[in-house]
Amino acid sequence: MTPMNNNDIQTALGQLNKSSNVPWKLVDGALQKSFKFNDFSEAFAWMTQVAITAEKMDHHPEWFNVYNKVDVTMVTHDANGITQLDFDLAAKMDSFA
Ligand SMILES: C[C@H](O)[C@H](O)[C@H]1CNC2=NC(N)=NC(=O)C2=N1
Repeated sequence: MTPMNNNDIQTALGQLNKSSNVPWKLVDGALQKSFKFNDFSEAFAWMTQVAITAEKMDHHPEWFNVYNKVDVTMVTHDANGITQLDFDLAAKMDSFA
């Protein structure tokens, strides 16, 4: 899988962020977003949905959960950069939240 160039990343980021109130950001060459839920149960239910999708895609998030908050980092280590897979999974995460 080939990494996207910066131009394509900016375009895809704009597209992705059209449909969400909290924007994904480009931080240190990765997509990052912090998701907030009402409580741990809702956060973990969302993580479960994402985990099933991630497994199907064979593309997995780096994430850090404390109570109702999940900090997500998406990058494709295999490609040494951001790929379409990162944007695909990011869009799924938004749709489940
Ligand atoms: C061996 C396995 O297919 C690879 O390690 C896959 C799995 N999931 C992955 N997920 C993400 N986010 N980046 C990767 O580079 C990646 N590589």
